Amino acid sequence: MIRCQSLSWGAPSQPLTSPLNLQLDSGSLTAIIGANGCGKSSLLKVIAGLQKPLAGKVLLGVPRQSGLSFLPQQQHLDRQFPINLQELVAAGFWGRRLSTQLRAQRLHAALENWHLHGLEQRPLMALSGGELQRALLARLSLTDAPVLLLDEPHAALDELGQQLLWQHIHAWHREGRTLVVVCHDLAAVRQHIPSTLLIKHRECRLAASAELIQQTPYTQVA
Ligand SMILES: Nc1ncnc2c1ncn2[C@@H]1O[C@H](COP(=O)(O)OP(=O)(O)OP(=O)(O)O)[C@@H](O)[C@H]1O
Repeated sequence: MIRCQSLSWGAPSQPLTSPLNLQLDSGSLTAIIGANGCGKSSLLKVIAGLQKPLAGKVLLGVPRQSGLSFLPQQQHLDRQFPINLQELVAAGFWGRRLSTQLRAQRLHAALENWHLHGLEQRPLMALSGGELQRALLARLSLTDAPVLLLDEPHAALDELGQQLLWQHIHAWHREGRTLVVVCHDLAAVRQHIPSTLLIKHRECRLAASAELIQQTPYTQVA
């Protein structure tokens, strides 16, 4: 489903790691972990087609436009943009032909699933960090894309929000979607995500999460 062949990424002439060869099967759930600045988000952007690789290729088993959804870190979002929460979430329907009734039903369900009722008309700039994060996740949930790339989806979420997040990640996985999740919460990765790509000392290693993240303090691994 996602294959990286001799992939290099980073700033021009400054690849962040050795060339990466990686195959993530359809329906797999994989974390990417590593220290700040090692290249996790950039790798997701290269897979998403938002950033050009320096060398090598990414092959996807789905069309990039319709088959892949990317959850960016929320600091990349323009909070001054004059839309409200409901309009942000409904952007998950972009490019899809659905009846007005089905849209309304699915939007209602997404708002409910992410505990966003009552906030529909709130402008983006008036949302808390956790509310905005749940809205971005609700938008993602409306896309129905078979490949989901999530960049630090747990950021800004409180305990309840994190429970919701992991419930949804497991549900998407059970539906057969392919997920790649950048995450700094190594305990959660070990608990919830079966395999992990560790980027460390400019090398990448894919292994079972329980093998890579064995001991406390978990942060030693990265
Ligand atoms: N547009 C850019 N131009 C130049 N350098 C960049 C650009 N974007 C990212 N970088 C650099 O590339 C490196 C990797 O960045 P990236 O955002 O992928 O790291 P990360 O592993 O996701 O880090 P974090 O855990 O802090 O989110 C960093 O040193 C960063 O400063």
